[in-house]
Amino acid sequence: MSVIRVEHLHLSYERDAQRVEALRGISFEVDAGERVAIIGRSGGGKSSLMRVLSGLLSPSSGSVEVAGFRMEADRLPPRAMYEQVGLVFQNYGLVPQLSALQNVLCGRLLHQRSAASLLHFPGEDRDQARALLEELGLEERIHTRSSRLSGGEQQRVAIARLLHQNPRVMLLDEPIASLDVHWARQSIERLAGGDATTSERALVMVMHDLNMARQFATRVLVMHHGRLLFDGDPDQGCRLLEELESRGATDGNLSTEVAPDAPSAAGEQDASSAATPAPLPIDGLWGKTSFYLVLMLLIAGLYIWSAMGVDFSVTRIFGNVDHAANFLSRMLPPDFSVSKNVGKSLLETVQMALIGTTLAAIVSLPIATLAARNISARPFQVGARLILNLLRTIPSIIWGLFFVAIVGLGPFPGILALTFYAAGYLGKFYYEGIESIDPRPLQALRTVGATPLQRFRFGVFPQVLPLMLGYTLYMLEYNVRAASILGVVGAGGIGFYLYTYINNFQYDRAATALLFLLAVVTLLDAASSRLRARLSG
Ligand SMILES: Nc1ncnc2c1ncn2[C@@H]1O[C@H](COP(=O)(O)OP(=O)(O)OP(=O)(O)O)[C@@H](O)[C@H]1O
Repeated sequence: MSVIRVEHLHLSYERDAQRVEALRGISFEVDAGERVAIIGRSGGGKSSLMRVLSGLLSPSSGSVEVAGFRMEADRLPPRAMYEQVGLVFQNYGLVPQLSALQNVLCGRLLHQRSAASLLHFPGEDRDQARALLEELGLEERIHTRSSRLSGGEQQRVAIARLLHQNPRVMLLDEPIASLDVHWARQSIERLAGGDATTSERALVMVMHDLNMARQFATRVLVMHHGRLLFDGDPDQGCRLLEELESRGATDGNLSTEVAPDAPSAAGEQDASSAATPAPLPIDGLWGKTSFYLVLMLLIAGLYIWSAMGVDFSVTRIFGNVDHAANFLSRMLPPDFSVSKNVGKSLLETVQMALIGTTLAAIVSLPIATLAARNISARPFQVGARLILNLLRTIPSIIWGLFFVAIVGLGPFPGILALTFYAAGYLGKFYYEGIESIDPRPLQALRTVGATPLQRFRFGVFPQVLPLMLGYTLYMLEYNVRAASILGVVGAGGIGFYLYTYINNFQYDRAATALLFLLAVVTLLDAASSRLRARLSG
């Protein structure tokens, strides 16, 4: 019984405004119990085929059916398909910040429907995942972060995740490339589920090592330049590829061997040549001295124009050094008699910054999630970015005035002001962090049938958490300074004293307030850089 049916499959990519034909009229079927190796030279279309079979890419044309699910153009398959179909990625697709065990547990996300499963996995699942890791020789690495595992260990974790998922059709993109012969054999035998003649599982494996293909496959497909050249006996297929490699084959000398259902190559471009980018209009200028000279003159002109526009004058600074000395001398020595008042208000400033920053983090996280291009839909992105821009555009002091008008004087309006102002910045930092994460673990989570919320919890959040904590600590430090200004409009904190002392020309007292502030900012800076180092280590 066929579990995979592919007919006249074509797939093309858009690259640099050009079309790259990666698959050109592929047709084949795979029955339950078969172990099929896909072999071929680099760029032949093997990974592209796996992506279509696993539903990560939809076919440009042709028909593809896997485990009874039909792949539709421009539509992702239903999550339920991943009860039947699973994939081990060429790059493993592990979440680097999760342990080996957590990565394996992700294999059964499709079956975890409760909200509690976002926090912890059921005990039975944990036992099963642990047993799989032990079987694959990883008992010592169960709780090790996957980013700290060797390539071969990561590959075995990815295999254990697929085994935990336990689908009927297993798609494996170079599943044993980093394994020694012992673990390669163990893994393939375990994946196949015992005797190849009795197992109902179908294995489709991309393989570069022809010895492995001969050893483990019951059938071989040879792909070349997006076409299926051969489908049959492993030894014969491997010999054909060896011959191609020794000849340094081209499309021309292979045209007679093209599978009968492959469309004519006439009018089609070779995938590699089609992808050559068009030259930019300035390409010919790079490297020419005159070009760099003109560029530098233009940049210098831009700076001169800007400096003239803002009345920038170095002589005005150095010509009035005595004024600066006079100003500073009025601050010295600082008047520490005000330490008690200043210390109390400084504590209030820190409390305001702590609560304001925490609230800002809570408010901005969902907005940032909606704003991130890689995980959110376009209309949400536009709306969320607009909100964050608005929050950032209004200076903290205006937010302070606004909330003093609503809730009266004191630190409370200051906290609200910091929350709104900092949410605008944190939201931007967070969504930029989310956009910079590795997309491959998210794709892997898609192929275990994870919901968008599960993908966020297990794929996005662990990756972005160290960055987010770093930004939040930076914002806390910044907010201590911002909170010191809010006192000017009666919104609490040390700013009240700072403003009063300066207004009364009591610069020595203002100097005490500034020294206290400096001490707190320095302490926060030291603490946050230690924490950041621990998180990223
Ligand atoms: N995302 C993409 N965008 C544009 N072109 C792509 C993309 N992915 C693959 N291609 C192109 O499609 C063709 C087939 O690539 P594919 O990765 O499927 O080959 P492969 O046989 O798996 O190669 P390898 O053995 O090196 O992994 C190549 O020309 C490649 O450059």
